[in-house]
Amino acid sequence: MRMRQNPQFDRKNCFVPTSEIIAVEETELNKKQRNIGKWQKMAKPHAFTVYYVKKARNHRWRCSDVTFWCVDEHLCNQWIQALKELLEMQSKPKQLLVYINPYGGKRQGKSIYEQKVAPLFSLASISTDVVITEHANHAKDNLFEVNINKYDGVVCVGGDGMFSEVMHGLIGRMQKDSGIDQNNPKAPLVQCNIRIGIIPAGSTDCICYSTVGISDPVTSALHIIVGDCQPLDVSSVHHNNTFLKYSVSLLGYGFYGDILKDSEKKRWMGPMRYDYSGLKTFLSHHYYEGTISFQPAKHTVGSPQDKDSCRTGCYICKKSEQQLSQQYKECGLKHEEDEEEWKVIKGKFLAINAVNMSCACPRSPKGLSPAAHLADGSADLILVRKCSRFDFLRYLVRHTNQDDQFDFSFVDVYRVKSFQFTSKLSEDNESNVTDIGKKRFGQFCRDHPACCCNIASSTWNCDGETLDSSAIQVRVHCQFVKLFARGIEENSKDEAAYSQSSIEQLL
Ligand SMILES: Nc1ncnc2c1ncn2[C@@H]1O[C@H](COP(=O)(O)OP(=O)(O)OP(=O)(O)O)[C@@H](O)[C@H]1O
Ligand SMILES: CCCCCCCCCCCCC/C=C/[C@@H](O)[C@H](CO)NC(=O)CCCCC
Ligand SMILES: [Ca+2]
Repeated sequence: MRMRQNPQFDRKNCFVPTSEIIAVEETELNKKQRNIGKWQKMAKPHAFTVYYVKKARNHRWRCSDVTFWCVDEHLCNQWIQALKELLEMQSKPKQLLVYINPYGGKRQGKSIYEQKVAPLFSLASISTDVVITEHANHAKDNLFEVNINKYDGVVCVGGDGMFSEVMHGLIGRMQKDSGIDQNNPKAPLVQCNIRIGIIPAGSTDCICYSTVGISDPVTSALHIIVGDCQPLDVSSVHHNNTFLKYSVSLLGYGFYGDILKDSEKKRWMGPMRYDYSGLKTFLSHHYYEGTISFQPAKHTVGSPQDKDSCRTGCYICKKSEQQLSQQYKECGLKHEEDEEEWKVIKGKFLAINAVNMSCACPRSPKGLSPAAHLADGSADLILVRKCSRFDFLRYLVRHTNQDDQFDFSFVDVYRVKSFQFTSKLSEDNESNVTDIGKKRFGQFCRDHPACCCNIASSTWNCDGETLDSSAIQVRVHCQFVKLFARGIEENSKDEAAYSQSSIEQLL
């Protein structure tokens, strides 16, 4: 058996982990091909082509191929058969349900899918049912109706909002089928084992970037094809006994809530709306008063100020999950989380951000909390207190360079497993103190965005969607959903070359 490599692959040997093979196909040789180099000496050559993942710079993946030639037809067929059986044994998806948001990001979802993703799915013999959404919540509602057991995964083509829709559909469906009431904040939720794939075509694409390392449709399609699996923590958000939403990336009050609220009116601007509303919100410099109470995440050995970040096969995520299941086994349902220590902080905040992952995105490649973990059962709670505009700008700029964004006297960060927030306004209302003047003042400042005073309340930004209540209770659910991803690889190029299970070994 001889090997002819793709011309772009100039190394002598080609090592490919079998888990990263996309497809194996018999190759029809045309006359021209038969006359290339050594192969022309073969009487009647037979060949097969292996399509595999080629790792490029910055976590980008591409599809490459290598063709194997031989004179013996039987041997050639044996190889094809053996490799196909090997592929069958892996947990690669065969049937996918795809939702495309044609209006996300730069409105290119449909063409991205048709031109870059569908041909790869077809090469990998994946069958798809494709739904192009016609309105918001189309995907979510549809997930309550479809025969979900038919699929090995659900793919969303769009941004973080589209992912959120699909996740809500899947989690909601699981709870409905199991008779679990999502409105009960303490309900033992049923995990969702069907994997979700994200083809990035949105404005921020933070979930894709933070779980894959790049926002690139071909790379994400290949992670789906090879059947990667990355668990993700999910926060449930309640207002008293009413379920509001789930969150996997950012729950932000103040700065990011105000950006979102303003930017929703400017959807026609596409991804630029965030720059416009970001500048406007920065200039308005509003701060908000309230009380935040939280339970520190004692089960995890990591800290938000660690130098190392969460990477593929993360030790901290594994250890934290083990620790939590151990705790659960020991205490079972009797485990009363409410009795554990709550820390209470009152203050004036420019921003309150709770992140379940780093929230890295093209705008901020290290994210809001660079050492946050994808699957450790905790969120990083970042409190940015009232400070000068200049200091807040210094804080924001550090999201884009190597300096530590938590190294400011006005910024505190905690790793938590649950938290609650009440704005001063709702606290006052609850204690029946009506301060009409304050409410009017709030209104006045909303109308004059250039003034830097406190207004009554902001809005929560929950993965890019606004929440209706400012008073919320949040609980992190460890590894609650699964993605077709593997986390960010340490050094993807080198790892590919030294895998134990490689075609080279087979040969
Ligand atoms: N056909 C549709 N028409 C209008 N809205 C839709 C449609 N399909 C989905 N949506 C809604 O559009 C919202 C935003 O979509 P999406 O997340 O794909 O793009 P984005 O907001 O530009 O990106 P990002 O969330 O990354 O900032 C989603 O919350 C989804 O509910
Ligand atoms: C002077 C330069 C300063 C630059 C500072 C840049 C800091 C950028 C941090 C970006 C953090 C994104 C967090 C992710 C939030 C998503 O769940 C959400 C939905 O897609 N996107 C936004 O809310 C959109 C949020 C848009 C923020 C601009
Ligand atoms: Ca986490």
